[in-house]
Formats: sequence, structure tokens, C-alpha cells
Amino acid sequence: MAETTKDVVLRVADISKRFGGLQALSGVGITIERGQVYGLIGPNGAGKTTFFNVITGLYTPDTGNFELGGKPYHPKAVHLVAKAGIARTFQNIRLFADMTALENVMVGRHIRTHSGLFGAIFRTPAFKKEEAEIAQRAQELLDYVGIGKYADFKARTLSYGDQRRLEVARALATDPQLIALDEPAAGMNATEKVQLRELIDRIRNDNRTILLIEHDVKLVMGLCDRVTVLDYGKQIAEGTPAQVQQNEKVIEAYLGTGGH
Ligand SMILES: Nc1ncnc2c1ncn2[C@@H]1O[C@H](COP(=O)(O)OP(=O)(O)OP(=O)(O)O)[C@@H](O)[C@H]1O
Repeated sequence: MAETTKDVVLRVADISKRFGGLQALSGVGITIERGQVYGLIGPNGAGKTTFFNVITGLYTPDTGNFELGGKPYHPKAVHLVAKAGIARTFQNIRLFADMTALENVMVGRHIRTHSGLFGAIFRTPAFKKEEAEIAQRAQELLDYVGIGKYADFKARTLSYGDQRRLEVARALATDPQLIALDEPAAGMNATEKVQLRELIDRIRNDNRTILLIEHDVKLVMGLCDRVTVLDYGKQIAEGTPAQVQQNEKVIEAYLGTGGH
């Protein structure tokens, strides 16, 4: 079947970002289709985080065109990005440490609620009903990522791998069009990595769409449908993992004399 606009979740083109004298991104563009896991890799300092921060509204790009779900999209501020349908996790886990796992996921869900401040202050029946639904959905998401039994545990008491799962559950709670995972395997042991891979596979099988920055090239190559490789802010390769792995520029960037 020919590619139709509705199957494209995110299309960005010509993204550039300069920090003083450093061109951190030069004309980078990617297209992510629904149900794909799309990987972004590159040596240290290649521009991956900058790219992520641009598409999630943390940095304003110097140039760039954005389309989300077939509509023009302007990643101006983080909360607007979440409303528009991109949820992200962070390289350094950012949970509400003293809230329970369930409450952390409920916070994610609140951007899609309707009762508003009035309902919250006066605890209207509509508000209570909505809260119960949010709690139920949050529990389902905790079960989905495999930490349902820790619903009442404070986030900070969970293991590192489980905190990462909790971040994913919170991201899913916003019903995003795209889930952006920033180095989800960082600091994980081998078992946790296998479980992470299974979780990402599962999310994809449910026809959700994932953008992944990851240092673990093996994980990316084994998991992603397509990959972009950045080096010094330039997109040096784009394609399937098999195509990218054979690309000479990629081999050089990773193995070359620079070793950066
Ligand atoms: N806020 C900033 N101000 C100035 N320079 C920045 C800023 N953010 C990133 N840079 C620079 O832009 C370049 C790209 O950095 P970026 O963090 O995007 O790379 P990365 O591929 O994510 O690297 P890593 O794999 O080490 O996380 C680097 O040279 C970095 O020092």
C-alpha cells in the first residue's frame, strides 16, 4: 500500500540549531510512521539530545518544519507538546519521588481530563467519577508495564528498572501519538535490558509509535524499524538497521580515528 499522510505520525524537516559557534544540528529531518520504533543514534555530542529537545519543545530551533498526525505542529512549550500528543521520558529519570507509582501515572493522565479546577476544589460528582476512572486506567497501565503490584509504593523505593517502567506508564497515560524515550536502557543491567526490549516490542505491537535515543547500538539495531545516525549535527545515514550498519560513514563515525 502506498504511504498515506494518515500513517505518518511525525514528519520533521530541516531542523537546525546553533549554540554560539557550535552547529549542533544541520538540516536534520525524519519521518516516523504509525507502529514504528524509530531509533536515533550517534556518537557522544552528535546532537541526539538536542534533536529530542527541539521536537519536545525544550529548545527553539533556528529552522525546522514539523507535522504531527498530519497537522502542522509547533513545539513551542513542553506542556503544549504533551497536549499535541508527544510524551517523553528523560535520560535522568524524572518522577515525583515521594508520590506513589499510581499517583505518578495519574499525573500523566490529568492532561486529558475535563473537570478542571472548579471540580477539583469542590469535589463535584463529575470530578470524583473522573478521578476513579483515572485511577483505574493508571492501574491498568502499571499492570501493562509489569509493575502493577507496586501501585502503592513510593516511586523512589522502586528499583531503577522499575522506575524506568513507571516513566513509560506515565508517558502512555497521556494517550500520546508518539512516545519519545531518551536513553531508556542507560544504567540497566542485562536482564532489565531484555525486559525493556520486550516492553517496547509490546508497545509497538499495540500499534503505538516510539522514537528512541539510545547509546546501546545492539539494542537499537535489534529493535528499531528505521534508524537515523547523527554525527556532529549532521544526518549521515537513514534507513533500516541492516542498511545503516553497512553505511561507510556510520562505520567510520563509530570506529573511525576520531573515536569521539
Ligand atoms: N544548551 C546547550 N548549550 C550549548 N551547547 C550545547 C547545549 N546543548 C548541547 N550542546 C552542544 O551541542 C552538541 C550536541 O550535544 P547533544 O547533547 O545534543 O549530543 P548527544 O548526541 O545527545 O550526546 P550524548 O550522547 O553525549 O548525550 C554538543 O557539542 C553539546 O556540547
